Amino acid sequence: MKRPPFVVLVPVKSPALGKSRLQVPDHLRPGLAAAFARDTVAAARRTPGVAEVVVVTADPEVTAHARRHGLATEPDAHGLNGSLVAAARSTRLRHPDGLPVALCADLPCLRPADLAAALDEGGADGSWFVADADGHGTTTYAAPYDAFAPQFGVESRAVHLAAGALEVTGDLATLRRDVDDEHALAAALRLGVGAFTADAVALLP
Ligand SMILES: Nc1nc2c(ncn2[C@@H]2O[C@H](COP(=O)(O)OP(=O)(O)OP(=O)(O)O)[C@@H](O)[C@H]2O)c(=O)[nH]1
Ligand SMILES: C[C@H](OP(=O)(O)O)C(=O)O
Repeated sequence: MKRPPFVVLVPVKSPALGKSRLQVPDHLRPGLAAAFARDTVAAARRTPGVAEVVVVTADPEVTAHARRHGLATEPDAHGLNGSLVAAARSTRLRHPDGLPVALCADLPCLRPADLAAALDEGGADGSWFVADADGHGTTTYAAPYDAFAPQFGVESRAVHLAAGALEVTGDLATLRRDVDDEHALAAALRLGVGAFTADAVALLP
């Protein structure tokens, strides 16, 4: 089946504010949050079928870093879901035949093969999502531009299901393993994290 170019939108909360539930020394948390995002973006960029990765953020340093590395960026003026919708609208101008895919930035063990498998299974015909490893949240949401309405937040798996999105099944372990706390970080380390996260974790006591 012919696939559209996938446009991956990665929302990145300011690392100074993000990953607040992760119990690590305060001065090391921003570095870990930034490393998770960099590993997530690096894996998405290497994924077959991904035409562009766009970082959606309000943080000037994240924006500058992303641009230095050749990534498109979109501002965050409307919070997580609203900014993703706005970013999809802008992206549509560059990729009118594309499919926007929102991908959380806290997937430090993401492997391109898992994202590619999800894109393959989800396809381009309707909205779909991938639940997180705990089964309550969502790591990935996609829909055609006119239907693109991510609802990340509390119990987002149930919310996406109730909205009629298809749940992509399959193991997809590295795409589901978001890292909110230290237990999740340990699980991600067992799966194998990317180089940025490995370096940041090496600084932990
Ligand atoms: N652009 C943008 N991204 C956000 C915002 N809130 C969360 N995110 C991103 O959305 C994804 C999922 O968010 P969470 O898992 O709650 O991450 P978090 O907000 O850093 O973590 P906590 O501080 O523990 O809630 C991560 O990629 C975050 O960076 C926001 O207001 N704007
Ligand atoms: C954004 C949210 O992530 P959590 O904070 O639950 O990991 C979700 O899963 O929709």
